[in-house]
Amino acid sequence: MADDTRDDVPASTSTTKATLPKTKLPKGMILGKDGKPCRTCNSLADFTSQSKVLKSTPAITSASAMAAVPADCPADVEALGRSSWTLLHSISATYPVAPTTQEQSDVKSFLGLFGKLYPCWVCAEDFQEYMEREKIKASSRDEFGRWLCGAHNEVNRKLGKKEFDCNLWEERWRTGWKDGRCG
Ligand SMILES: Cc1cc2nc3c(=O)[nH]c(=O)nc-3n(C[C@H](O)[C@H](O)[C@H](O)COP(=O)(O)OP(=O)(O)OC[C@H]3O[C@@H](n4cnc5c(N)ncnc54)[C@H](O)[C@@H]3O)c2cc1C
Repeated sequence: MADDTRDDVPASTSTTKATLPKTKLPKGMILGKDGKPCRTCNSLADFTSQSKVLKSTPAITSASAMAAVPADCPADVEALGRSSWTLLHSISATYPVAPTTQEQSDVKSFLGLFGKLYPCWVCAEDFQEYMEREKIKASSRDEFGRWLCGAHNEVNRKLGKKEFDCNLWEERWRTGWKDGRCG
């Protein structure tokens, strides 16, 4: 039977980076709440270099680790993020222009649960904190689309990425670019 844990890494009951096992880990490596390597919290490159540190015979080279995650492998933090943002922005793109009170409540409940269940726990904690600070705005499609764009930009900033111009959120996620390249 497939095991969802890895035996090559010591388990720990810790939940924070500060109290992780003593094994020498690559800088920035994030473990899961069970103290084992968290694939959905790290890039594939980091995840596989973790196994290099812990196993002297890595199953994958660093060059292949740098490549995109093959489509039929479990998602790393980046593949998971891209798919998740696609889902979230697509929800905003199909969100009603004038939502009912129930629809507004539904989208807030969805994001509340999404934030709790997101498979990268450090991402989830930061996203929950963001939603505490910046309450979800969803009284119209545009308002929700812009709120989500702001939430995504918060992560972009954290990761040192370029901020996205939120005036363009609808072209990116609903109508397609004005130059017609999206058909
Ligand atoms: C809720 C959440 C929290 C996350 N937290 C972390 C984290 O803490 N650490 C971590 O390493 N990764 C995190 N991620 C993943 C991270 O945001 C990226 O998805 C991942 O790094 C891949 O980035 P990317 O450059 O391929 O593009 P992505 O950031 O995934 O963006 C996909 C596409 O969305 C468009 N886009 C970019 N910014 C915006 C915006 N502001 N509004 C609208 N469209 C936009 C662009 O066209 C881009 O190509 C998180 C993902 C989610 C969904």
